[in-house]
Amino acid sequence: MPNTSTKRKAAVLVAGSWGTALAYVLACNHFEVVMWTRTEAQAKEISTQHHNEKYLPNRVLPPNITATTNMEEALNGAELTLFAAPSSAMRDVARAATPYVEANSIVVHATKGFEPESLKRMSVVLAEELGRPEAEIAVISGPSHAEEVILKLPTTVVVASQSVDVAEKAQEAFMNTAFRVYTNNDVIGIEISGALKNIIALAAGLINGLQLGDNAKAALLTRGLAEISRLGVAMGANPLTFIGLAGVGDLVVTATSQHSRNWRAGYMLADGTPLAVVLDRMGMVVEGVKTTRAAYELAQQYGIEMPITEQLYGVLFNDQPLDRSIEALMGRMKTNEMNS
Ligand SMILES: NC(=O)C1=CN([C@@H]2O[C@H](COP(=O)(O)OP(=O)(O)OC[C@H]3O[C@@H](n4cnc5c(N)ncnc54)[C@H](O)[C@@H]3O)[C@@H](O)[C@H]2O)C=CC1
Ligand SMILES: O=C(CO)COP(=O)(O)O
Repeated sequence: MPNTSTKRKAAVLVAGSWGTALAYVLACNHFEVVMWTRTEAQAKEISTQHHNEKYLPNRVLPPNITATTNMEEALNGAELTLFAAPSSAMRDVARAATPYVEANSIVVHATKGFEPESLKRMSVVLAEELGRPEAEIAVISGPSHAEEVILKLPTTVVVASQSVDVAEKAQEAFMNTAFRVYTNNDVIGIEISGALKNIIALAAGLINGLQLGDNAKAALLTRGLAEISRLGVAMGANPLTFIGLAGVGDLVVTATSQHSRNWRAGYMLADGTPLAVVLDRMGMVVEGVKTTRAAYELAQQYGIEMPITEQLYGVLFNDQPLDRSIEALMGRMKTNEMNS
């Protein structure tokens, strides 16, 4: 059915905390936003009660955000389609959306992770499923906790696409005085920074939980950025991206904020709580866990040293004691800071 409304429409798939916060930004910019969600209960809660209590508690959503479980209804007539699913669900959500995404709709994703088995970046997954050139897909990333975006606290992010036109259209759609959007063309670098900083945020939570001090935390962030950049550059990223908003900016906000689910998961792990229990308690996506496995495998594929990722992998998946990991990191062979 053609959309006869003169209002600009955006579709947001799915209605987790980040999808909802970005839907709010678009709604503030006068879009008619229709979110797609799996459950009727959540669609009804958003459309009629204007809340999404599980994902953004105590926040009222404006009436120009509604939700549906019907993909066609969500996507019909949308000039912008935003994918904000967890990385493990992206392919399924994209596949369900594909028949209904408008040919001229700007496609943006906001997901920070890799596809678990294939280790593909999200824009690759979307291009494959939607049958669009990768160059026409955009990613939005940067230091941006949903809990602050929904309060209109000043936030700056980056939209990257190989197509300047797509990046600028997405920038125009999201930008407002509380939400500043820069463009960039380094999709690989932006996607890799956004995914890998979650590993370091998890480790930062562990360091805080273990009370290892500020020196250790600063070292973790700095050496973490070094290993993120090493893998990113090997995968084709521009090294300068890692000192930008999606690199150091997001690393700092995720590793130092109690809003971060990754930081909180690390903090809980520090007292010996098993990973499965931590994830169950969180009840929201903690991308850093699957990303640690993905980065560990990518580091092997590309022949890159990632000592922090390697130690976290041991802790998360091989029951390696935390003190052994600290010893292993502090006892590494002498090296030059610029080498590895
Ligand atoms: N929350 C935040 O502040 C930010 C999150 N992100 C990224 O956004 C992505 C989504 O995260 P959040 O919204 O925070 O997660 P969330 O845990 O708040 O919500 C996840 C949503 O995905 C839905 N979902 C899960 N599996 C699904 C499936 N198979 N099919 C359909 N829907 C499914 C859930 O029902 C829920 O609505 C992640 O990659 C995260 O790293 C990026 C920037 C900020
Ligand atoms: O990416 C984020 C902030 O930029 C959110 O991080 P968490 O998923 O750890 O909450």
